[in-house]
Amino acid sequence: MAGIFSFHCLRDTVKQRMGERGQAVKGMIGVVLAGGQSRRFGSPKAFAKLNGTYFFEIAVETLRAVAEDIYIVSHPSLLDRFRQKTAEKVITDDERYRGQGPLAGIYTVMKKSEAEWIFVLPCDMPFMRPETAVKLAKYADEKFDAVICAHFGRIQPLVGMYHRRTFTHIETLLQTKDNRMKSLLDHCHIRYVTEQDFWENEIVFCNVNTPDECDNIVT
Ligand SMILES: Nc1nc2c(ncn2[C@@H]2O[C@H](COP(=O)(O)OP(=O)(O)OP(=O)(O)O)[C@@H](O)[C@H]2O)c(=O)[nH]1
Ligand SMILES: [Mg+2]
Repeated sequence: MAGIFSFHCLRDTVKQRMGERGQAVKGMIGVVLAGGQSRRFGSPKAFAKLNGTYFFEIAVETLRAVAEDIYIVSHPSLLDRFRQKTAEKVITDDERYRGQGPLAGIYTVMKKSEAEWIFVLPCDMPFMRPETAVKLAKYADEKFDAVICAHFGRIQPLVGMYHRRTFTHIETLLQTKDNRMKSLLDHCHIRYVTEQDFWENEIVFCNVNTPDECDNIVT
């Protein structure tokens, strides 16, 4: 991993509603998941920087290409820090499920918003880019409960779109303390979007977990 970082059919209607260069898709909101503990990283990953840009800002800019509205979902301990650094909407995980991982973040935003689709991104994929979101958003399709990136054989549950009809099941999982994204995916009818659908540079999906994974990243 260190090496990599050292180098420097709603579907049709969605297509019609969205320019090739990317603009907000009607009924789609964006969520930056930033409520993790960053234990392996040692400091909050959202505030690590790549080339002077905070990681969380990279996710926000990516989502701006497709989302009508954006929420950063974090932890109460980081709220002030976020508010000093961004004018974006920052909320915290629903109290009932706080600490239960990314699923809690998705739940929180679905509860707050009536948007049909929730486009999720983690705050720790610093090579993510708007073009990827635009290409993925074109696969939003009412036939599916979720549309998830699965390039190069790696399913990325935190890079994808969840339809709001998944809300009830997410709530059930959280109530039973089953916090695994896999449990949600197992229950859903999913469109996995792969390199056969659109080609993307593998580095875009690299996520940072430890400081030594990213030589050129400032913490
Ligand atoms: N809103 C929210 N986001 C979370 C939660 N747990 C993890 N995330 C986010 O989900 C993404 C992937 O999480 P991890 O790689 O496990 O990150 P982490 O939990 O901060 O890191 P570790 O403590 O080292 O596991 C990151 O963007 C996290 O910020 C949570 O409970 N709530
Ligand atoms: Mg974690």
